[in-house]
Amino acid sequence: STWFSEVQMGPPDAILGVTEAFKKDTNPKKINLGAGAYRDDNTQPFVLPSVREAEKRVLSRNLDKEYATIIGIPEFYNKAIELALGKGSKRLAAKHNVTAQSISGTGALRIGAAFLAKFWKGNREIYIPSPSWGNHVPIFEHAGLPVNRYRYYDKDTCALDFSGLIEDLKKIPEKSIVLLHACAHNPTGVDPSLEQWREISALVKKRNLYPFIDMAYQGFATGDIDRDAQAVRTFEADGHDFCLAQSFAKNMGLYGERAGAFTVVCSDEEEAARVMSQVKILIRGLYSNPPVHGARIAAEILNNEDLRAQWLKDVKLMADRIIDVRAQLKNNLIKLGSSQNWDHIVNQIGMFCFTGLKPEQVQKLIKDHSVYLTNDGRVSMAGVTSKNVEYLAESIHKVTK
Ligand SMILES: Cc1ncc(COP(=O)(O)O)c(CN[C@](O)(C(=O)O)[C@@H](O)C(=O)O)c1O
Repeated sequence: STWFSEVQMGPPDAILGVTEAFKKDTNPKKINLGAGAYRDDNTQPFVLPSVREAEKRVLSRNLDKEYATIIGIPEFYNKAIELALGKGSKRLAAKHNVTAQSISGTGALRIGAAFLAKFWKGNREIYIPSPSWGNHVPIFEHAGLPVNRYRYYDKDTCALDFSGLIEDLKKIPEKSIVLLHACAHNPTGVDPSLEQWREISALVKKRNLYPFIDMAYQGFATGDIDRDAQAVRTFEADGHDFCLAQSFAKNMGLYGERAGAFTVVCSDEEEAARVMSQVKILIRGLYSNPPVHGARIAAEILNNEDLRAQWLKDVKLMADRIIDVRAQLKNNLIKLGSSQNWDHIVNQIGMFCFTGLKPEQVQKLIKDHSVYLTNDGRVSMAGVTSKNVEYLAESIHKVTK
């Protein structure tokens, strides 16, 4: 036997494996609705004009390639947290935040998982929505935090199971950690209303639960940066201490540049100093320090009014295309005489549509129609265009009528 003869063959990633299968398909009509990466109306990746211009300006400065600090580039991470909490944030003004650049959103979640696994003195479990982003489970379990669920989605209505969510939040043991998606919930595309967020925040406070907010789509849901940050800002206004993971993969299209930020909002500046010291020790042992290029581009945008204005236009353009193609898909299904109710396609928000398709219907879409999506019926709406929406509607109609 060899050193690793016991190592089992693991399954392909439920999300990224879809794209691998899509690439092997030779059908010219194939459609990739798997990974949550934006595509323009010609199914091409989209580098935002604001990002291209920012990159030009960064390169023109002939910067060196020295290490960043353990917590990254200040011009980036200071602006990242300000984008989330807003310029008027009292906790920012009081310096209660510990903010570090991270290796995109996944990295922010992983630093948070490592920190909580080491220092959390409450109930050592994190409760995540059912369903949630597939990668949330390994991120927290690899750090040694057991993962549990709270109800979130109502399969019958394809909408929020608000009463189930509230009931579960009332049952979760005190001092547990609760993971919340700030906007554009993945995979369901279903978000609480502002009123419902207020109720959730009050109950989390009353039940002495600890929020870990994951904001991977700020600006990408409604096209409005501030509107998409409402949940986070409600939690701040209600006085919670909490963790926040931010990703700039989608809203700046910096997927492969891995630009993100991790924040702990602490009780006071003194606690923040102690927490920061421990976060730095964890980062140093995980990957030492983050990549500089993506953060320099994001910093250029966030620190220059003209680029920031262009970026807000770019992110709104992406959000609007998704919202438009949602309506096109629904209308095409209606035109085909579908007997199903497809309202949820337009009521859901952000990158994803949770179609309600069953695994056997998904498998038919893949095998018979070369339409690729994850087995849970999640469709990345970014893969839908004005050119393929009719074929997609026909394919969905055929497997659902
Ligand atoms: C809720 C949520 N949180 C964090 C991330 C992390 O993203 P990143 O590390 O790239 O900043 C994603 C990305 N999820 C996907 O869009 C998706 O679900 O397809 C995809 O990028 C992925 O990695 O799975 C996400 O959907």
